Amino acid sequence: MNIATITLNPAIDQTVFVDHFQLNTVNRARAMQRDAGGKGVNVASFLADYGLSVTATGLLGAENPHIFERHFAAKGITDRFVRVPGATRIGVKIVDEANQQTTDINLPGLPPPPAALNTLIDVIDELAVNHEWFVLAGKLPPGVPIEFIPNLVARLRSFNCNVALDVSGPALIAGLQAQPSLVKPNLDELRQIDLLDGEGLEAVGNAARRINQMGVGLAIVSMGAQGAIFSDGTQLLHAIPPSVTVRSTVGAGDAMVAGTIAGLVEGLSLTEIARRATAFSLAALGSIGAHLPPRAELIALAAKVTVTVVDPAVTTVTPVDQ
Ligand SMILES: Nc1ncnc2c1ncn2[C@@H]1O[C@H](COP(=O)(O)OP(=O)(O)OP(=O)(O)O)[C@@H](O)[C@H]1O
Ligand SMILES: O=P(O)(O)OC[C@@]1(O)O[C@H](CO)[C@@H](O)[C@@H]1O
Repeated sequence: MNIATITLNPAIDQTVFVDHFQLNTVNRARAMQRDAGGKGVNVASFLADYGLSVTATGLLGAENPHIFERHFAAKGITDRFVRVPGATRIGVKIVDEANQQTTDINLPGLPPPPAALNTLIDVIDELAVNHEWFVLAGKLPPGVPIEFIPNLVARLRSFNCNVALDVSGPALIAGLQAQPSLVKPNLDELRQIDLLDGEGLEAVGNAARRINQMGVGLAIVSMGAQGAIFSDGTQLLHAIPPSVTVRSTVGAGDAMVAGTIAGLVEGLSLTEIARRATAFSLAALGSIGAHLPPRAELIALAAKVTVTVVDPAVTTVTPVDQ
């Protein structure tokens, strides 16, 4: 099973460690670290650490690709990124471990030349021949129209590829119309697109079901420390994480997408997928940069996840194809 991730707007994550970080004052940082990042790059990293065969593509600035190239080589990820003029953006991540708070400052990124997008489509078409899963994740770069997302999802679906879509705002609204196999919005992202009516698990469950009814096989709504809802149109489950010490929340959602795909590829039940995906997220919370611990540790984390049925009533059945 080959998996490809598409990151149109990767980022070099510059994590600055500032205990007791405060606005409007001088903060003294303890240390700084840079990691190759961006949502699809992170998903690729988690999947590769898990032992799966992964190709990463997207658009990468030709001026500073080395941190990515080293990262891909170290993890055994096949690099099919299209190089574009300029430097890949930095994402500033202020990690306050004393208060267990993470503050993200994401820059807009590079506007790609139109020819680069055409080259990227060619690369993706080529990968579609022998990659069963595609993950399309993260913000669009400036100048790339929203329609790029639904068009790409529809193209990959027409090649019978499974598509996991993790985007937000208008790109998510448009992308849902193309019926990806899997989406993973968080609560804010659901609110932004008016899919969340009210508070509480029932409202989240209803939103997830509505996404299934749009033709999306698996809807996951992540809710930070409250865990995540997994809905496949038949079952509606709540995966509740244990209480853990958080180093950084960066990439927790990406890890959930990776863990879900790992579970789907292995043919696990939805309950076990929910456990596995949450275990990946818990591992991500304990690490700076997208890295997984050995499998035994992941299995131990998965055993600490509680999965409950939110509502057993069946409304729509939309099979998750693999
Ligand atoms: N403080 C926490 N304690 C326990 N588990 C957490 C915590 N924060 C996140 N998680 C786990 O990680 C999963 C994904 O987190 P979250 O909902 O924050 O994703 P996200 O908003 O997509 O994150 P990001 O965009 O930063 O990757 C949650 O569903 C939960 O299982
Ligand atoms: O600006 P986007 O594409 O929405 O998010 C980018 C980003 O915050 O997402 C990853 C964490 O999920 C980071 O590695 C990266 O900096």
